[in-house]
Amino acid sequence: MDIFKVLTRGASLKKANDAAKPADFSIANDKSNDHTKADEINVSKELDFFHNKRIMRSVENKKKGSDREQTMIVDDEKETIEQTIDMQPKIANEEDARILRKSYKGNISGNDIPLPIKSFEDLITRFSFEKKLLNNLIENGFTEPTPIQCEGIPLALYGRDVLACAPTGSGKTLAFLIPLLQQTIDTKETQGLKGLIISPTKELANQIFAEAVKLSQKIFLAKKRPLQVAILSKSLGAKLKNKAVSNKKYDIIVSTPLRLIDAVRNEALDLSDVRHIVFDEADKLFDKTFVEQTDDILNACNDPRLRKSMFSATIPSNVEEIAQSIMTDPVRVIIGHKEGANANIDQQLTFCGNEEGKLIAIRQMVQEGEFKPPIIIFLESIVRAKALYHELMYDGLNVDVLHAERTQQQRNKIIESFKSGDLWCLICTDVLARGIDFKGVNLVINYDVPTTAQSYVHRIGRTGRNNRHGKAVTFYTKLDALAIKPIINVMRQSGCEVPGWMDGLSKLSKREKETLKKGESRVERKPISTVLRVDRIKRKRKQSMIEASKRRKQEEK
Ligand SMILES: Nc1ncnc2c1ncn2[C@@H]1O[C@H](COP(=O)(O)OP(=O)(O)OP(=O)(O)O)[C@@H](O)[C@H]1O
Repeated sequence: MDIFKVLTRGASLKKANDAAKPADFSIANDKSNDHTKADEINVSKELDFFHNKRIMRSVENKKKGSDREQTMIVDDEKETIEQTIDMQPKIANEEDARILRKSYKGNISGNDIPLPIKSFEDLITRFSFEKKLLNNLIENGFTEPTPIQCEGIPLALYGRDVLACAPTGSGKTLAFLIPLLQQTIDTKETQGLKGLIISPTKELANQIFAEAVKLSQKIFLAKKRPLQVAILSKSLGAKLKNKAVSNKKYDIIVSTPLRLIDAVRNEALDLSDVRHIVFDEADKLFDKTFVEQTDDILNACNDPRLRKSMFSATIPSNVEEIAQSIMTDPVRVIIGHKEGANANIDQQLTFCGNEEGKLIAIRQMVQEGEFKPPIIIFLESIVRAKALYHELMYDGLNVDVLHAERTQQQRNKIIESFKSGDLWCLICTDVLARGIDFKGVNLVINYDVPTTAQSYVHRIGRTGRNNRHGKAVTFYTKLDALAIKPIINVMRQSGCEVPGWMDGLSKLSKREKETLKKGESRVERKPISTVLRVDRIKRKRKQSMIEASKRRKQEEK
């Protein structure tokens, strides 16, 4: 497979341009489905992050940039005298770096590793960083970098390939977005696609796109052209194909693999100028579901300077092998335990005896006030997700269900209502297990035990994000004796209390490891319901009568 082909080393860092940047700006974005129109965003206020500073000079002490003196001119209408402000980077040497890395359990390996940053201001002192990008960070409340950002941003700015594994909710998105935006600004070419971000799901692609839009406001490239970010939606794909939109219009595109490949095959997009490619949820993109598509994408990006970044909360060793083989002199960044669960999540296991026991457990949680919204419940299949939805809806709970059979419009609407607090409990399949950043989810319930430790880490990672506390409860029955073992190990590794009697239970034999590796631990489960068959029929009849009455009322209106 071509994926194992080693491509040439990534792009070199260039200085930011000092082109005059007008006060007003607009960014045209082609958003997915419900946002198909190009949007104009006008921002009038600019945060004066650098007041009083006229010129900042810093000598980059690091090996790679030690011979460069960097100068950045900052507007200050009142002052006419140029001042030199000596801003020392907070991390000035290997000892500082060692102490910082120890504080966040950072394990960084590779050749010639650059120093981390300790604050976003270090980006100014060490790199010719775009002032407006920094302002956008501050304006959006990002004042201090998270550990993965401390490491990932300078690495990428030095043009290194990066393989990064950091806990769920720890800020990986900005760790790859910030340098990608900066390097797009640095690229001298005025037109053409320079950056690609690949995500396994549309929901996650939408979310990354929204972050990229926030951070790219007021940023102009050469000839006062605003930096253009787009999500490759169905409609944008069609417009590119019919040449209604130029394929040179966008600087950065966020896409799912298949949609991007379609656009390349239709000659709607040319990836030959792409200089940076980011694989978010890299282990998913390099597993058997996506690996061929990912390979096709890499083959279409044939600029020898292509820089590659891979990010995930879980990077199993087989994926790491592939990653190492396609990257050039990568730096490997591990924050905390590799593949460990986020330490802010209180993890629990609940034995439910059998399938009926799971429903009873949920109802008990409701009665005892432990069912505190917002809640996400994960199930292993669409059929089961739908069945649980009907059960809980019948119980009068504020629930909805999201899975691959729902239309994109329905999916977007459900996500919006969950984000806004209108919807309290979201039932879903693994389609929402990765990357989605719902703020303040209180509780994640694994109604069905996930089949891999990785899936478990991502699912429960929908709570406990951005240093908040969260809770995850995993239901299991006798049938889950094997699947529960890797989960017990994750729990123990992340410092959660595991009853002593589970120690023996968690040991995996060689054969069991093989079964799990092949994904053969899935079990046959009884359908979800605590209701007798005769009652179920009555209930179904009642439900269809209610729906018919609703339809009639709607028609009368
Ligand atoms: N420097 C920062 N300061 C404050 N908040 C931040 C910072 N960086 C990221 N965040 C916030 O932290 C939350 C989690 O970030 P993000 O979605 O990037 O996590 P992640 O590591 O990609 O998680 P996952 O593995 O689940 O994809 C987001 O709400 C994001 O806005």
